[in-house]
Amino acid sequence: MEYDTSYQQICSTRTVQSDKKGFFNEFCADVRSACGDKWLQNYFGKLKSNAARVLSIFSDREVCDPVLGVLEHVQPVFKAKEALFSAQRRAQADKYYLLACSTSEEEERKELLQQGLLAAHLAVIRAPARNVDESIDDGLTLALAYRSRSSILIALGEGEAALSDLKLASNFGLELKESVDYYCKMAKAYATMGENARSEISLKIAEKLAGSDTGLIIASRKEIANIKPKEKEETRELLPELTHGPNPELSGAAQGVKLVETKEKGRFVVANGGLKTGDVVLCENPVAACLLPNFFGTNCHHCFKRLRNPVACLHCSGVAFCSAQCMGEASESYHRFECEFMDLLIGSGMSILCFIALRVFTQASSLEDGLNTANLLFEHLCSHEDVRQADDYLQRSLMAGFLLRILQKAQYFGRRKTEGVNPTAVELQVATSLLGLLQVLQYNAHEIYQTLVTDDHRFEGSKTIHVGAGLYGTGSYFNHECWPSVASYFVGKKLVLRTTKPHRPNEVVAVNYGPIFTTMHLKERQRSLRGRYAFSCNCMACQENWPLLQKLDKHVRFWCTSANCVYLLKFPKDLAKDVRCPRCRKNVSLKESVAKLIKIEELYREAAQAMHAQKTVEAIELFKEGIDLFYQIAALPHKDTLIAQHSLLKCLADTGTTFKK
Ligand SMILES: C[S@@+](CC[C@H](N)C(=O)[O-])C[C@H]1O[C@@H](n2cnc3c(N)ncnc32)[C@H](O)[C@@H]1O
Repeated sequence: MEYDTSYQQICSTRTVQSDKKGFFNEFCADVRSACGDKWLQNYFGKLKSNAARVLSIFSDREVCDPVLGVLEHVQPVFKAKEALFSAQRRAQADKYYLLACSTSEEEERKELLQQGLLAAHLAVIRAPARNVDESIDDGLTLALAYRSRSSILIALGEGEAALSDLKLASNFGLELKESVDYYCKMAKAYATMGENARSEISLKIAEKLAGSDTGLIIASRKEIANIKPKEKEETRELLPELTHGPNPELSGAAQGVKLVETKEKGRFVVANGGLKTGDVVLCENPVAACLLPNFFGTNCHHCFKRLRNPVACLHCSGVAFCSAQCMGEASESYHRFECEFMDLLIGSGMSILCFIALRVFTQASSLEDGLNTANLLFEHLCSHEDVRQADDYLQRSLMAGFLLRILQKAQYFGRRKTEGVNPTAVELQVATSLLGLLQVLQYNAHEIYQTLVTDDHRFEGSKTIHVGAGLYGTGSYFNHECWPSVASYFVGKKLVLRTTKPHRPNEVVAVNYGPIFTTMHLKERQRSLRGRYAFSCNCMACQENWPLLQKLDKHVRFWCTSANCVYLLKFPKDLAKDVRCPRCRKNVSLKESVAKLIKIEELYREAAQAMHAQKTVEAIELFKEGIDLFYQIAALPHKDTLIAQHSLLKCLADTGTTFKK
């Protein structure tokens, strides 16, 4: 296989350092100029193992000075809490809330509440944990921020979120359980949820606590009488079941697929028995997944859900969570190590893949567990050591060294005997495994996306938004084709693969790595796949050089209808006459095939109408039927079927994670 090595090098570099800015680039350049070409090519480039490479950067005199010099300076850099700022935002939120309560204009009220809510979010995010800064609010800034936000949420009719904030206010130190105001708030929150019995019980408790001081109770009863419960937003997200149940050998995959291996294509997934269009072949949790830093302010750091009422990390203001549960899970696991280094990691300009490599360790239940997972991944997933250049190895080794230093400083290895950079034996093992992960991730990670839906229509104007990336154990075994045979979408962080065509036994079940034949010419696709994934694609679209979608006419190729013949015939000039098949030399009639094609086109039309009417499930069923029928009589490329398959992907993704702005 011929390689454009400089293009491959550019592609490879991007998988370590995604941002041109950031100090990691400079660090690499400094080390590179210190070590010189000769050492790099004749010594470092010839090292045979990752262990030897990481040992070299820490100990060989040609590089160790600049390496140790930079890593020595690694210090926590993160967005810290600020009680005063939080208290000021809370005061602002309270002001907006009071203004909203005093206006009779509905639009103005809503606008004021929204402004108040934004201020309250900031108050929550920036507030330190209880008693961290006792000079402000007696150390109760966080609890007070949650309490203020709960009032606004009640006024906006968001009872469930308000109850959660009230609970947090109490957890973080406010003595609410004896307070009349607390039970009145709860009563109102329940009322917005249509839970009248609970609302009444809360009022009764408030009455008991209030004794003869009934002012607040009377006002609350009045307010509650005017509350119209909000309709519960139905969740559209659907976790699909694996067709015919789980595969005992491939975790997360369905029975209907198996793993095979060839010399040219490595290991890849094929259909075991036959598969129908729409079958669920994979539904898998990531081994590790990370949110892109651009989404830290809008999505939950833990489950990636769009944030509505963020819950803050108790120590930093750099990330947010959708719930106390997500915050708790992250803080007990990876975030306790990453928290104080988040801005340093972002500032380094490193790619999302490097975040994932670090996460494999920070989320592990123990150091041994992290090492086991990382080593298993390196052993089992492809890393193309054959095409890697000395420069690439150096850059990745330096990144592994930097990530190791973060772990050292975050006390991942407990309290170290020295503050120095020089790694201990076990730390060297971790750096070695990190280097392995950085190689594996380059070829195996998946971008995680959500679908942005407009207020007007679920499909028209919808967009795919990449919010993060993840590494999937079984998902990594799917090979590429320039027109994939499955739709990939996400339910939260779960990767779901569903077929967009029927598969015969042993037919490849292929995903698409980016270059797609409908929008990219053959040469460009081949260059991109060689550069980014180190292989030459030989899929049908490449072999037959299928034209771009916009160049495709109504052309269709029918299968010869005589038994066991696999030859593709053009649309007949005269339907009344038989056609002679050059392969089996039989005269065959294509009348029935043409009649089926008319039926298929009708099914596609009905499916498109269902999409227009936003009836996703109905559209999916119609596309499935039409596409299955198409593959019985004809083969791609066929413009309407390509459009139908793309539309089916959009419908399936609509059952995954979607969000509105
Ligand atoms: C995500 S891995 C897929 C699993 C891989 N085949 C293995 O053995 O581990 C990506 C790598 O698979 C290989 N690959 C993927 N699609 C291919 C194809 N259509 N033909 C040849 N090799 C392919 C390339 O080496 C690519 O870098």
